[in-house]
Amino acid sequence: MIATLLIQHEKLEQLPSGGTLSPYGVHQKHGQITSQALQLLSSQRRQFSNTYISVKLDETSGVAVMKLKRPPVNSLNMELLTEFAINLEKLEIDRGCRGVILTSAVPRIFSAGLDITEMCGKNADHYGEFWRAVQEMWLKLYGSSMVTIAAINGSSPAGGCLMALSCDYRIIANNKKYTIGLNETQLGIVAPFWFKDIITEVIGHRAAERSLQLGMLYSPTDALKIGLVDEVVAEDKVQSTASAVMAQWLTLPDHARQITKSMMRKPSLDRLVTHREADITNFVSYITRDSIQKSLQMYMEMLKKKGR
Ligand SMILES: CCCCC/C=C\C/C=C\C=C\CC(=O)SCCNC(=O)CCNC(=O)[C@H](O)C(C)(C)COP(=O)(O)OP(=O)(O)OC[C@H]1O[C@@H](n2cnc3c(N)ncnc32)[C@H](O)[C@@H]1OP(=O)(O)O
Repeated sequence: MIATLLIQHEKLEQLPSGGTLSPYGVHQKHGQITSQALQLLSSQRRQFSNTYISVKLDETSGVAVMKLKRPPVNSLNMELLTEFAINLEKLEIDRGCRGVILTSAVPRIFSAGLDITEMCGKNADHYGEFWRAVQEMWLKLYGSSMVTIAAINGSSPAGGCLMALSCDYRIIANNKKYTIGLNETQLGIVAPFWFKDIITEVIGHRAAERSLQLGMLYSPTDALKIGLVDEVVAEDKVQSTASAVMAQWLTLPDHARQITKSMMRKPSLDRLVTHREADITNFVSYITRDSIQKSLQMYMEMLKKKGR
């Protein structure tokens, strides 16, 4: 028992931020074994935090709450994406964790999507690396065998919406100011094929086509109407509803649910895995076009003006 706890704890040791997904040994900390064991036995919660992500795992329920914490808008830069993939992988291999609630620590914002500054004025190598990190985040989240619930406590455009769409269930706060959707065309860019695939899977072909062409951002109630989210609840009920839904999902045997999830999601995952390098090459050649760089710069200027 103690040995198992130790291994789990060491799996969950905080990694330096910005690292890569590397195996972390279970034999590193012999000297601390006794105190760690005692600490673990007296506590049902484990927490770890990186620069832009915090995780709290409740060992009794087997549910982790993962929070994005990159003010002002949780835009997804390379470091956040990498931390996200590492933390999710850590939970994935932790036998004590069966479900993850994804939410934001930043008031009024779930995530503003990809950090546009990562896609502007940099070189091709940077864009390639950045896109690989975006793919990795998505492969880990969409491909997770755990139950994943998005507790959307703020606006969630573009890549933020993709994150939510990749979860098993979406609960959004009932606030007209919050919007959610894949608005890429409004930036003058095209949503990649796997963004398109996932929104089509969730809301159906007709709604996805309209939504993507117009780059639509929906209020919570409109998002519910088209099936982009599963539930709209009062702002102060988002987390408790997410916990209640999670508890329901966790009543099912993991094995049956996981194989079913994998059956449903495998074709889309395989499509990206098979075309991963081509997708990176495509992204780099697309994003380095002068016209695209100009569109993104203009969009950033518009955002900055609006903020003043
Ligand atoms: C044919 C082949 C095709 C291949 C195609 C392959 C790939 C295509 C590629 C890309 C796909 C991209 C997906 C994306 O995710 S792009 C990002 C889209 N995101 C958005 O449009 C959101 C923009 N932001 C907002 O709408 C608002 O900021 C928001 C509603 C989130 C919050 O509003 P609020 O009023 O609270 O805050 P602001 O004042 O607007 O912002 C504060 C601060 O943050 C900066 N900022 C906002 N969003 C981003 C962002 N996504 N990236 C970087 N920075 C962002 C904003 O500029 C302000 O900065 P400052 O003025 O304080 O310096």
